[in-house]
Amino acid sequence: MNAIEVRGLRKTYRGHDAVRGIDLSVARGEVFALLGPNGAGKTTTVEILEGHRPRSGGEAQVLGEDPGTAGRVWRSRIGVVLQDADDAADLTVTEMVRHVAGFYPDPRPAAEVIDLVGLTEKSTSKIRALSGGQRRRVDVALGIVGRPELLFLDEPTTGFDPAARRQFWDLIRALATDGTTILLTTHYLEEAEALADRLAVLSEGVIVAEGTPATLGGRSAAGAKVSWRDGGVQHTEQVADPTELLRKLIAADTDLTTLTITRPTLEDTYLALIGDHR
Ligand SMILES: Nc1ncnc2c1ncn2[C@@H]1O[C@H](COP(=O)(O)OP(=O)(O)OP(=O)(O)O)[C@@H](O)[C@H]1O
Repeated sequence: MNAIEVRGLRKTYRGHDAVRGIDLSVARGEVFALLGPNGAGKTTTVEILEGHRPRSGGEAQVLGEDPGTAGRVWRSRIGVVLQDADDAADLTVTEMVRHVAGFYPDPRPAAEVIDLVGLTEKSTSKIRALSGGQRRRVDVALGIVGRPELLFLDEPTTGFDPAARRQFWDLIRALATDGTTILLTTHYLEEAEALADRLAVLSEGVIVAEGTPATLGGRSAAGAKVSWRDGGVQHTEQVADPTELLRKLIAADTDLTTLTITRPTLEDTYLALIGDHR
């Protein structure tokens, strides 16, 4: 059974169709990323699946239950990092993590979780004294303290410095290796590429593309752009496979000192997909 199974999911806010009939399957142990511009419906979708918002239509199964009606035992099996977490600012990091750990049957030790998110040095600091990125790390700690089978991460690394982001990626990979299923939303395409087994692009409440980071939107079939400068003239050719062209250039004794071969990045593909659907 899949960790998440969604058919025809819809959400309407006072006449505005925010999610317009999406289908989504996330296998157990998979890291799945939802991409899409501001207002595309990512948070709405994730919060419905977390059981935090009612849906207007469609079917949803999360860990085998309907998130709209599932109870406490189900809730203890999922971990949530909300986009706008409202931290209890007067507690210290350790107090907060211990407090939330108390809601779960088999929590990770607070010190271990704090270490995993790189906040050991701040463990006795009050949350209100932390920087934005450090608070976000507390949010991540609270999401994983209950050893969730399924972890929802809504823009988890907003405000992280580059080193903290890399450390977070290592943490997510370690959780995934341990079998945790992860549904992630992010605006960082390199984050999706680094972490996701599969991803989907949402635009105006519908999924406009789905695939692996390598194949999304026909990326792997998009071919390569081969450029070189020879005798003061710049050449650029778009080819499906550069092998033949390179053979020809070498046979013709072409100066290939400046040769570059580029393929569309995930960001190029994403922007093309979004552009096509706006
Ligand atoms: N509580 C609400 N009441 C009314 N409209 C809402 C509410 N929450 C979201 N919306 C609207 O629904 C649409 C989708 O919003 P949502 O927050 O799901 O987008 P998102 O893809 O998560 O965007 P972002 O990348 O900015 O976080 C937007 O047009 C938003 O204005």
